[in-house]
Amino acid sequence: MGLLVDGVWHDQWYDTKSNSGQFKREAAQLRNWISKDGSAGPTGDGGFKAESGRYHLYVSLACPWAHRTLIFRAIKGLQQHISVSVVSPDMLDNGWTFDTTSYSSGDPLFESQFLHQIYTRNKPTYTGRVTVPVLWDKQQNRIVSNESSEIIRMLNNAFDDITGDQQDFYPEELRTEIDQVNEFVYDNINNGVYKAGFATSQQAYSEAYTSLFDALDKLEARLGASRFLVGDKITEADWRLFTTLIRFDSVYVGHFKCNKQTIEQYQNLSAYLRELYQSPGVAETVDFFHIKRHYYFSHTMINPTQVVPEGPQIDYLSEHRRAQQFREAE
Ligand SMILES: N[C@@H](CCC(=O)N[C@@H](CS)C(=O)NCC(=O)O)C(=O)O
Repeated sequence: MGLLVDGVWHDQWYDTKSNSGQFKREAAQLRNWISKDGSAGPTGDGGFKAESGRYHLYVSLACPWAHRTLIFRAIKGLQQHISVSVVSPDMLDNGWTFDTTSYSSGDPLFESQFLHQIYTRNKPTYTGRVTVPVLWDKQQNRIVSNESSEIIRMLNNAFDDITGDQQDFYPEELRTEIDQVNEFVYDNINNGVYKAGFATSQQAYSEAYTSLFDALDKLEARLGASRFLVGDKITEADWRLFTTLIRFDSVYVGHFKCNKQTIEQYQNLSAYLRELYQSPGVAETVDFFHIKRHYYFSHTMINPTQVVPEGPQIDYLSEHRRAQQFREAE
């Protein structure tokens, strides 16, 4: 684990000391947008036109943020149009690596050893953390974006004329509500589990734990009244929650001490999680080996033995009856 300073790799853990033991996530820096015609998006430069075969995603199968982009690539039918490389789940002194002897698919574009070399290829003097996902433009040889929330918005519609897929997970009329749910889920749940797990003071941990489980209780109630987070159709908000929920019982309960209760113990959340998992194309994006291996093996300050747990054994393919439940309620 480390970061680049003026293009030079430094191996260092997150600084929580200056924040009373709290983990603060750094904002992503590379924020350009792919668009249908190459016009500029809300931030960054223009010139990134949606084209088949032009873009490449660097992901970790363990990472919940990168996982969002893989889900959108799958559900929007983009597999043949956007290529992917998977980093090793073992993120140690050199950060994310392309070590093919350690479960990485390698870097077919440049044969790089480390992900930080992709960042310095984009900008030789880059300063900042080296995170996944990274969306790379093979034509201009530069990074489009390293912000997952924006990458999924691009994948949601920029390639629609190429794929013919018109599903919209961020429909105009629901945007305000989706944005509100996203903010709540991000602060308390997506990032909340990290705030609990990376806290280095009892107080910082306890605060994160309390907000996390308060938020899960609220969503449990919400999902008793509504099939999905925003109405009766899946939206972006559901996929953003999904990537945390699917990791919860395997990693966050134990490794991050989010152990008030498991997702399996919530009636609605557990059934909802299954419905999302069983959506076409989604189960193939979930890799519990990479997920468990990454967290338990890489965070040596939390788990110095690097022993990876065998369990839990959960059948995410079992029946959930969400469709019937909400049809009956009509
Ligand atoms: N804002 C980013 C966050 C991505 C992120 O933090 N990824 C983690 C993996 S789960 C990472 O690469 N961490 C490496 C580091 O912080 O050094 C996004 O959502 O795309």
